[in-house]
Amino acid sequence: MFTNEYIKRVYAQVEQRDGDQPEFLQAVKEVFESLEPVVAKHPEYEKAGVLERIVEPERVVKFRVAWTDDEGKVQVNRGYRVQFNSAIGPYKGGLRFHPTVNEGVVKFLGFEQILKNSLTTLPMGGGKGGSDFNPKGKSDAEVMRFCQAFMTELCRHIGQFTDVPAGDINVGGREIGYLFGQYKRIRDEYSGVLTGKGLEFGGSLARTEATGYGVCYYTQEALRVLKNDSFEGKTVVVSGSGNVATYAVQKAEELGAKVVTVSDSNGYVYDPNGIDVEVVKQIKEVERGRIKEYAERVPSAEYHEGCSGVWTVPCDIALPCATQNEVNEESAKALVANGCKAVVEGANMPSTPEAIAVYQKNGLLYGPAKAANAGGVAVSGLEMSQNSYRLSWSFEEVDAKLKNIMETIVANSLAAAKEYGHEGDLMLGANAAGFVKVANAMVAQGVL
Ligand SMILES: NC(=O)C1=CN([C@@H]2O[C@H](COP(=O)(O)OP(=O)(O)OC[C@H]3O[C@@H](n4cnc5c(N)ncnc54)[C@H](O)[C@@H]3O)[C@@H](O)[C@H]2O)C=CC1
Ligand SMILES: O=C(O)CCC(=O)C(=O)O
Repeated sequence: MFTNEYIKRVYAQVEQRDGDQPEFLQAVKEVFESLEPVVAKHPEYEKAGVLERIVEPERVVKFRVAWTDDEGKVQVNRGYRVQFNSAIGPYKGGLRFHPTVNEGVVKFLGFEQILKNSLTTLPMGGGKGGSDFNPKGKSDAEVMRFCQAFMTELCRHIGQFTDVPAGDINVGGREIGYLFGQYKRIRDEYSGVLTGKGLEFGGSLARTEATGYGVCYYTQEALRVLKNDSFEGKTVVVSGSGNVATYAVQKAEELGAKVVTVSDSNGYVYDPNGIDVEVVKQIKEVERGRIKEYAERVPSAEYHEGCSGVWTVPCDIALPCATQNEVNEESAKALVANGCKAVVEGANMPSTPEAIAVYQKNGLLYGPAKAANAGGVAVSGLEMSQNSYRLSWSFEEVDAKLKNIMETIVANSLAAAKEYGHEGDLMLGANAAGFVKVANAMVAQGVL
């Protein structure tokens, strides 16, 4: 698996300590595989114990979240915040509310976030948090009481200069509003402690669109540089129908592609005429409904049970934008068999290692999550800047900065890939480029 002795030794230690956290092990293994040539070229990283330290969060906070439901019954959930690495800036990363959230999931997301945030070129460390709370079927008042209870504990661990959370799965504008309100009430402080805020209270224009748009800016640039190609005239499959998926559909269509699928955890919609993004927004953002309803409203569309069917639809480009490990080996083979030439990840770690091996073996353009979906946290970083300046930039200004950041990520990834002897490898390049900046900062700051 690994040839470098230092990497082998540290990975064995991670396996021994965190063997019960499969998603975290998966994320660490993928990064370590890319780091072989980097560590070989930089013996100072071993001397400073950088790998041992980077896989160990600086702090993990785990807490009880007790709240009362609409029937007056007491409910108890678990809350988490992993403050993973602050070498290049305050901890930064989203909060996820989903029944599958546990310490290992939050740690995988936090670990990815360290390198992703480094790639943005902005000064942000890595963190992530969340809860096993399931907002599905909960009333608005229940969601508010949950968010208030969650923030009542979290507020003592975060701050604009220490740790700045944002949204992730099931944490959007509504939840960030409730969380921000409770932070302000308890701490009596009006600061940029969260990003993804409403535009009336310190949010940035284009943060809602940023991750999905960023995925498309990244794809467009990688296609241009590596394949002399673009979105124009391409058939695209997208999974998910949440924040990332919706704005990836919108931008891909603006760039001349036809997007033919969206999905949720129950099934997927196939629309040969091209997904009507306004219908998706109405169902998911306004009505908080199921994607099945799309096919009830748009006559050209078909609904199919089972979300993995998305990967059997013929396409040129696939954008997985739902959740981790949603593309397995079988799905990857189906994509290849049906003519797919590029997979670019909107979700965090949506491809299993076996799926990635299929992309690589078949010469697909593969854009890894930590690079391709970095647009969300990049605009969060721009929201922090605007909050500090006490001003707001226009949509066009933020969008232009986002596009520039995504193009820079492609360029920096390709430069690192070349430097470490793997020309054209966007995955190795992203891991190497993201890591080196953090590792150098860790070496410079001493053993912490
Ligand atoms: N919101 C953001 O700014 C960023 C989000 N991400 C990642 O993007 C992914 C999606 O996040 P958001 O769009 O923010 O969440 P969201 O809560 O807005 O949407 C999630 C979507 O995925 C669907 N979904 C969940 N499990 C699924 C499954 N097993 N199969 C198919 N669909 C499923 C849900 O139905 C929903 O449509 C996650 O992996 C998240 O970590 C990454 C970078 C930034
Ligand atoms: O905007 C942020 O701070 C975090 C976004 C996020 O959670 C992610 O990049 O996965």
